Amino acid sequence: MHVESDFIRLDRVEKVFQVRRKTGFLRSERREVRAVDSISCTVARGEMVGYIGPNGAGKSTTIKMLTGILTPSGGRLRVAGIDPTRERTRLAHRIGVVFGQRTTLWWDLPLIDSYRLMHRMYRIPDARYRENLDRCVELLDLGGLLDVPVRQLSLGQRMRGDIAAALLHDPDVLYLDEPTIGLDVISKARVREFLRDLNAERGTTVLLTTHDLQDIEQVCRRVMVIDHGRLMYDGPLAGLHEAGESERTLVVDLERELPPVEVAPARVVKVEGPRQWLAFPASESAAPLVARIAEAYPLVDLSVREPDIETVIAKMYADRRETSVGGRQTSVDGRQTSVGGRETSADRREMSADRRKATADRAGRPGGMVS
Ligand SMILES: Nc1ncnc2c1ncn2[C@@H]1O[C@H](COP(=O)(O)OP(=O)(O)OP(=O)(O)O)[C@@H](O)[C@H]1O
Repeated sequence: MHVESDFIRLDRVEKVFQVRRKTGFLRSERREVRAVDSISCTVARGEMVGYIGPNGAGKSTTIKMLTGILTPSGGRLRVAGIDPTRERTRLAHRIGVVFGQRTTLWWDLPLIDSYRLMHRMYRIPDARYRENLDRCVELLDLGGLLDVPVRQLSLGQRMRGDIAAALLHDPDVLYLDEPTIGLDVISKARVREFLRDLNAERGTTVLLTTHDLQDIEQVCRRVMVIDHGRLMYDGPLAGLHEAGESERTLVVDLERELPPVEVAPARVVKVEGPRQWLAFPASESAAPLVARIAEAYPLVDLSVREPDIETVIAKMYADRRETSVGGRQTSVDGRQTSVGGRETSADRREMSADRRKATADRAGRPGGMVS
């Protein structure tokens, strides 16, 4: 039996593809692509985890192994206690999958016909099917679309239709691969809100891969970062800032135009009239800086801006590569190093609700660079 904290479990999972590359008119060479390289992690039941990384990092390959579409080349994998490779059909009743760039719906059929087919395919009891369908139709606003052929739906409508299709059989786990790709701001917001509600009401475990870091910020408390098939970071979103040694910005409005403010370790990066921008390490508390500025300068207003997470990740990759070049990088074996960190009430006031949750998680779960 699986335990709840081990709902999804990967032990040194690997996937190696053999590819042929043309090297001449009649010649080609075989090459190995290590898409997933010894990844170990667990996901607890009911967690919402973001799985992010640059193009070709190995995200989709991991998801495909978790669904049983691909067989791992090495390691051990369990989802709800099931081996996806050996019991793919049994697993299919426990999981829902949404690939943002591909639809599982029948292109020429009205949306409702796809759902009817799934009702039969998954042998969903009638009452349960009806209840799940009604709920999805209401929450995903599909009422006016059920009789429309899938090919006539907009991308956002089709995505909502796909999410409903993945949930008709009440899965315990939902994998979403780029669910908001190409959607407009309103459609994205709707999908994110739906996922939060689904998790709160049903306790569905969600694993989300995306290039849109807003998806992670608004949906997930935990994030795993993968690069070249290796797990680089596993922990709360807020910890990424520390791992990437990112900087926050203090924007101060003074009473009048003054020379650059001097409060170490912050440094002025921009001045516009009486407004000054000061960068300081994201791991530092803003409170003492604010107190010192207020004491020494005629302060009118101030705000703290969080760094852009995309930049944080890019910096983390750069740092990691430098470390690797220097020969100090150790092999990935699933061990985690805590990145720690301090926060004050002043910092917390500036955080969004999601960040607050993420930071709270940090106290209870080790998170950080996987070395
Ligand atoms: N069927 C395959 N045969 C050979 N190589 C593959 C196959 N599928 C994926 N790869 C390679 O494995 C690596 C990881 O690919 P994967 O699609 O998992 O990355 P990803 O993180 O999902 O990327 P993206 O964000 O671009 O979707 C890439 O180098 C890719 O070219």
